[in-house]
Amino acid sequence: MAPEEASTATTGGPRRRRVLVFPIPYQGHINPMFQVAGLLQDRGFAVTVFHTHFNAPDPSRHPAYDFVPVPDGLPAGSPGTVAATVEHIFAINGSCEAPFRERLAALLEAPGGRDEVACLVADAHLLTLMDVARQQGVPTLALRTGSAACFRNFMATPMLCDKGYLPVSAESQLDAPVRELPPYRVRDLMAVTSSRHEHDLVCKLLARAVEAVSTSAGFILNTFDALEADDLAATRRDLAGVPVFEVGPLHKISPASSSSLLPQDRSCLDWLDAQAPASVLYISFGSLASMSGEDLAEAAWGVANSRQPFLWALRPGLARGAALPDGFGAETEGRGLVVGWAPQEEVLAHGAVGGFWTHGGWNSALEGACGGVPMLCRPCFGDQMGNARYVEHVWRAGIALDGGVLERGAVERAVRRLMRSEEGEEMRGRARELGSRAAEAIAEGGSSRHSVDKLVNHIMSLWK
Ligand SMILES: O=c1ccn([C@@H]2O[C@H](COP(=O)(O)OP(=O)(O)O[C@H]3O[C@H](CO)[C@@H](O)[C@H](O)[C@H]3O)[C@@H](O)[C@H]2O)c(=O)[nH]1
Repeated sequence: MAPEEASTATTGGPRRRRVLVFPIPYQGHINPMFQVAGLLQDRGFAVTVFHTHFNAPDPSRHPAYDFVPVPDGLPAGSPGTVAATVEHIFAINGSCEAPFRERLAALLEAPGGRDEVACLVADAHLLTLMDVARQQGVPTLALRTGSAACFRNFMATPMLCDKGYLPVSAESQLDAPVRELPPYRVRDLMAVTSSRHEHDLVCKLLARAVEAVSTSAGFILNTFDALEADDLAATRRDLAGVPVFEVGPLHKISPASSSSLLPQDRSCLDWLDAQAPASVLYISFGSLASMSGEDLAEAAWGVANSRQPFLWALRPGLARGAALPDGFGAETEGRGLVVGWAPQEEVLAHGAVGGFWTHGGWNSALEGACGGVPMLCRPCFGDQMGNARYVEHVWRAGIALDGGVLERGAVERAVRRLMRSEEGEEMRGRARELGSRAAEAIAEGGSSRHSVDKLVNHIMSLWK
């Protein structure tokens, strides 16, 4: 069946086709899920968003979708540590299982409900909820919001444990190369943790995500062929039988805007309008990462001492209550702006932004690359170390500031190198090249457009 073709029900009338989506409720996961929903809606699907109460999206910002809240019984506030985040993900799966089962059954049993529903697209961290959908006859597709390289790291983790790379028992192991997953070093792996307990939790999380993908009818990735050709080929080989759809960069290809959980301070765009081209360092550490008060002070003084204009999206809670150091505002007056939360995609696409200091979340890395902006990466946890490694060593479009405590002199030198050196200019050139490759991927006839067509055809084939 052609993707755009309306099907006809046995009653003779046109039958509406519907996809269900269920994001895991973190900003870096909600945005790509809404972008996938927007792509599918654009291709004729009605969309129902199942969501937790925790970090619930605002339905009034997406009037075209139906929303089904699923009680989760979880307290408000972000989990602060790796172990707490993983336990939070397990808790979401557990507490949403019964209410999701009930609400999905109600939707399927409503008049025409079962006829309409083609599939559930769920975050790959929601295995329990995907099982619930499959038990009710709804095929599932898994969305992974990280890179293809990161998912290879997920799949390889049991083998890396068998080979003795993990768990790490001595600091000296961290810089050893992982021969089976170049260019990673041990410190770049997902399951490098600070305790045996955390190691076991992370290994369980990764194994569940791999199971969610390998038992699904399809796998959606926010990446594009020219960016990760080898990792995508290896993922396809290792996942034999599960179709893989690389449809990114989603923030560029999807007609849907992202779904910001925090109010964005748009005044920073006016401030950027008044700055010289490629002069501003944009700083943001995403929605989940945290840093100590000491690191925040070192970061601030490093930026101040570099004398580079900057825009800092300093999320409330980033440094658990610690504020910018005294004297920082006076020292940087006239060349810096601090906001709580920025319209990041627009900021990174703004001509005044010449560099991006990021924690290396995958959305940020993609948004930086698409904006043609070189990056300074200070990874905190999870996939961020691997992303920083790729930015520096594979894309050669940035500098990784990883390992150890942050030190103001190192920050100052890295900012100067990124923003005002010949080497930084070369990184900017390579970032712009990546931006051009991304633009080709999403253009008519491009690899990601083609992947979207295949995804739509595949979902239509699941629609009975
Ligand atoms: O001031 C800001 C800061 C961020 N963002 C947006 O928030 C998202 C942040 O996503 P990301 O950069 O991926 O970071 P996290 O929020 O930390 O995302 C989590 O999810 C990602 C995708 O799975 C992982 O790569 C990260 O490691 C994980 O922490 C991006 O779309 C940004 O555009 C804003 O809109 N305004």
